[in-house]
Amino acid sequence: QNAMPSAANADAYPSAPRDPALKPVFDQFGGKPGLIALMNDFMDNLVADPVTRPYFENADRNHIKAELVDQFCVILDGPCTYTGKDMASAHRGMDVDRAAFNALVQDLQTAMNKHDIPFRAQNKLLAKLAPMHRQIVTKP
Ligand code: HEM
Repeated sequence: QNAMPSAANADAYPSAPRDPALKPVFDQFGGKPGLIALMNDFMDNLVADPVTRPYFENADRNHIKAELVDQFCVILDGPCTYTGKDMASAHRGMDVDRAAFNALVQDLQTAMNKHDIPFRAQNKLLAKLAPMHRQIVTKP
């Protein structure tokens, strides 16, 4: 019978490679510094994207980035607290449609790829963001 690798024998064989997928998702994003770096590129993408630019060009982008870092940190089970608005209040009256929502998700994926976030970790985040369209998309 084959012994399953455990944390204990991983310590006994420190040179054995650890499967990166076994790291907590928050760590796969590089922890809080990783999220801060990710959000900088995400916001650059949102401003460069003609579909999302109109929403963000006159917004307080530094504030949004800081809130996103805390929100994603919480979503990824990191040691943070999100004190921003709920998603319905934050996006009320903005007339976000499905195309804008999808464009934002793509801009996030582009940023995650640039930061070499493993796909399985990316998908865990995206799966938690996807249902938020119910609070955010208000324009048919
Ligand atoms: C899953 C998708 C989304 C998430 C998780 C998200 C998250 C957030 C968060 C955390 C904030 C800050 C709330 C606060 O200030 O307390 C925010 C604000 C904002 N979001 Fe989103 N958002 C999403 C989709 C979108 C989309 C699709 C658009 C437009 C294309 C958008 C445009 C904005 C804008 C313009 C603000 C700033 C509002 C203000 O200045 O008060 N968001 N969002």
